[in-house]
Amino acid sequence: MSTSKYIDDAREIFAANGDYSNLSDKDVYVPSIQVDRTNVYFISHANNEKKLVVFENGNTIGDFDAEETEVAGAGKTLVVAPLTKANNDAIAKRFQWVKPISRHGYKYTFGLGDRLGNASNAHLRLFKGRGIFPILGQQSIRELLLTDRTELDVVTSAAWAIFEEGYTTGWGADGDHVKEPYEVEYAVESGCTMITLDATKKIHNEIADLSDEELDAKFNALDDDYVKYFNDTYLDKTFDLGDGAEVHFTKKDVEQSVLIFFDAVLYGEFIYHRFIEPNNLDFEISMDETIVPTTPANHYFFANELHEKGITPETLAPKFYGEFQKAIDYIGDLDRFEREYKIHQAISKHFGYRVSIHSGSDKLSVYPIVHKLDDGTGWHVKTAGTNWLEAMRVIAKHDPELMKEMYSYAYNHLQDVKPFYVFTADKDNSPKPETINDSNVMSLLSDDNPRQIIHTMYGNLLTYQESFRYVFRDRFFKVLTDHQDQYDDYLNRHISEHIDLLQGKAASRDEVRAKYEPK
Ligand SMILES: O=C(O)[C@@H](O)[C@H](O)[C@H](O)C(=O)CO
Repeated sequence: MSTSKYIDDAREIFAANGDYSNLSDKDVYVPSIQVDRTNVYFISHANNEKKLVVFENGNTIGDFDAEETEVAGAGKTLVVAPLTKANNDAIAKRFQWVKPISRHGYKYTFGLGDRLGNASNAHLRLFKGRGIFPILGQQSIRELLLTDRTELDVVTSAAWAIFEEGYTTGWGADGDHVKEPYEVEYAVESGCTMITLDATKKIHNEIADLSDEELDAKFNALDDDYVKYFNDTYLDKTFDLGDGAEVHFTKKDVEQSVLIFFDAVLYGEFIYHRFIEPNNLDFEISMDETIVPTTPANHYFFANELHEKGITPETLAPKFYGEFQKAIDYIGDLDRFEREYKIHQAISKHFGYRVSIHSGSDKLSVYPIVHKLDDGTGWHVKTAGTNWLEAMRVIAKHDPELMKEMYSYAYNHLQDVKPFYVFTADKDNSPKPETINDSNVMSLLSDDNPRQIIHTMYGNLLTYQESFRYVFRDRFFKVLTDHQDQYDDYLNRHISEHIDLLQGKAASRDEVRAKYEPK
């Protein structure tokens, strides 16, 4: 597109005085238009390519890394620029809402992990006006490792979607499941405003297997001052959480909580003072991927010990009773989940933070309970894989042959991902690749077993090469690019199922499935 056309666009936008309903250049992406005094900014979609267009005073425009520049007269200069990190930094100097901010004070926040870097626009169109703060940039170190992406890729692609959609009410970026100090520092340096510290390495699950005698001996082998402090503080104590909720500590509760979790408390304290406090970040502590469920006593102990150290996280992710496996609904007794979630929520409310629900993708049977129990304390829910699966739905619809090839690879190489994820799907309960055809390929996404196989094998599928060339990746992204509207629609429908239930706009999984599931 010539720069003179963009100059005409900018002048037409300025003259339109906010009514952009009938612009002559249909490549101008209207939600991205920003007018600041006599300066005009927007994203153009000309030739199926996204470019930043800036029409600004010539003496201020120099910080953009321009592909094309034209002096437009009357002191104005036009710049056409690529959607790079440097240009995002420059546009964010004009519009600070482009960069991520803290979740602090928001009651309802939702993690929208986008493993591909092309889902955020659809997410933002859905979240506009919903009253839920989007954590648009959310990838774990594991996801980055498996997809060959960087934290900067994640934060930058989300930040460009924010500008493109004109989403001015704030968003967050979560350095998710970071375990080591260097991983925390990497996430902070990449611009994350939230750190989810995965304390798994400091949570000593093996303690849960000790006999009462072994447990007691190990606890009493601690220094006398610790034994005295913990017994004086917790032993045979009942803590009132209000609204009839309480937590009681037996001898076993005290000894297990200390020996399983206190190391993680001290680690959380170190990370907090080293990274969180100095950078004013949102702090989440996750224990959702440990082996033992987090009992109410464990949770209260962890929260109280942090409280004693003057630390209040923004959110904390217990490991709930039951199973929150990837890409499928909750597995477990919902009545028991409800009883225990109520206590976990009461503990979080008591100490001034919110409960975080990880692996929130597809847990539709749980969300009516979360909504029902919400007393204004709020929640944080994390999703990621379910967005990847909606991309695979586009592939199944528009290139069933590619879908069959990707499923066959995932099916035959499932053992490669076992070190990274816990799931029950196995090949014996999944359709054999040779039985998949154009008429049943879409069913791979509705049957739990192949769904989990396709979900967990995302990294292997995106990076697999033969003869130094990607086998699936390039074809995969071309289909998505050619059918972005379809992808956006699938994402909108699928995440709507989650947030309608969480916000009480629907009462059951069946209701949202009937309303939103693609026919
Ligand atoms: O797959 C991952 O590593 C992440 O999506 C991680 O599980 C995340 O914390 C999550 O719970 C998303 O649902």
